[in-house]
Amino acid sequence: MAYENELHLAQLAVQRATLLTRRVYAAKSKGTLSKSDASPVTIGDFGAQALIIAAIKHAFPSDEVVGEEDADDLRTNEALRSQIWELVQEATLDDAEAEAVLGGPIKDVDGMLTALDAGRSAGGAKGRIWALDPIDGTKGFLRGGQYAVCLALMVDGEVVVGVLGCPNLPVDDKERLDTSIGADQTDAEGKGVLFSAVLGHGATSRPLTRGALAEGTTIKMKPLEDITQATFCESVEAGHSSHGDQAAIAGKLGITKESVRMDSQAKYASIARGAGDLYLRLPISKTYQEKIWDHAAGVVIVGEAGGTVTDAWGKKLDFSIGRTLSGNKGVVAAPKAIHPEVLKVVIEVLSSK
Ligand SMILES: Nc1ncnc2c1ncn2[C@@H]1O[C@H](COP(=O)(O)O)[C@@H](O)[C@H]1OP(=O)(O)O
Ligand SMILES: [Mg+2]
Ligand SMILES: [Mg+2]
Ligand SMILES: [Mg+2]
Repeated sequence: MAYENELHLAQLAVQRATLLTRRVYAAKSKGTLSKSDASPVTIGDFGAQALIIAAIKHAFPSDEVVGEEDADDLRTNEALRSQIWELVQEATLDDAEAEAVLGGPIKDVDGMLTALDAGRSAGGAKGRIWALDPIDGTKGFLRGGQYAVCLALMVDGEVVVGVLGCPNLPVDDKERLDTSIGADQTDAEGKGVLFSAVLGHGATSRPLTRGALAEGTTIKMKPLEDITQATFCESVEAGHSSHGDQAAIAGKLGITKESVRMDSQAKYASIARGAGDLYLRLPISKTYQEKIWDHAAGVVIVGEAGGTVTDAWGKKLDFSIGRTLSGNKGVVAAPKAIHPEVLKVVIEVLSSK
């Protein structure tokens, strides 16, 4: 299969990073800071980014990475830096072979800062570039909802590999859209799913483990004959997508079930495995540009599970422009057969505004 080594590296790197995020998740203090755009970032975000980029740079030294975070705050804040360094050192896979694929532990604090800062690529249409969101849905992470560790490889601007680690999704109860929030999520028992896809080669899911990869199974979107029976997913945060427009679209489609609100790319993962049918993300702001790391992995996973993902006007998401999807507005993800019907209504609702 194409990109077999890249896929394996990405799966193990994401799995190792979830050891760290889970540890932070269970801790009382998550070391939360506020970024310049007022969005939250935690010690988990920094630690996971450092671990994943170190692994990429070990295996593919000349690849670039577009990562959400950087080391600026750590360079000026010693307490924060040593707190994260401790976590990073503790996050090792139980399996020596798997750990060796990732290049083993990061050597020292400098190595951690260098890895974090290697996520500053400007992106673009040429060459091999990884898109990394070390914790997607930080607000979900903080409130005890869903979050995802997201990694994708783009080659010449096209997403060819996507991996999503979803520590709070149920392993077995595949049909259930898990939106529970709070205490029961901190019990990792029975939770934690690793999703992956390679362009042209299908999508799989497997339980997250602490060592070598578990065996994977193919995932497919749910066949949906009657659109009125659809379940649609949307963000928890009303500031991230328009709940009003999404409700109007669902109404026009004759959908009667209430929306399922979930943080992070766990929405893409959930519809890809047949828990839910549609993911609607209609823009709130005229100026917000979606980030490539918030979509790259999810889009290839849904595509390989039998879905179509476009923006709200039906354009393919263009990952080749830079760090943001500046050529697109919103996201509509649906099974291939019904995507045109959904898109028609999305455009009607947007055009009537
Ligand atoms: N105004 C906005 N519109 C759409 N997405 C946003 C907006 N502001 C932040 N985001 C991003 O939405 C993602 C989470 O989506 P969801 O709500 O579906 O879980 C986050 O990565 C978050 O970025 P950030 O990392 O800056 O918080
Ligand atoms: Mg994100
Ligand atoms: Mg993030
Ligand atoms: Mg963020």
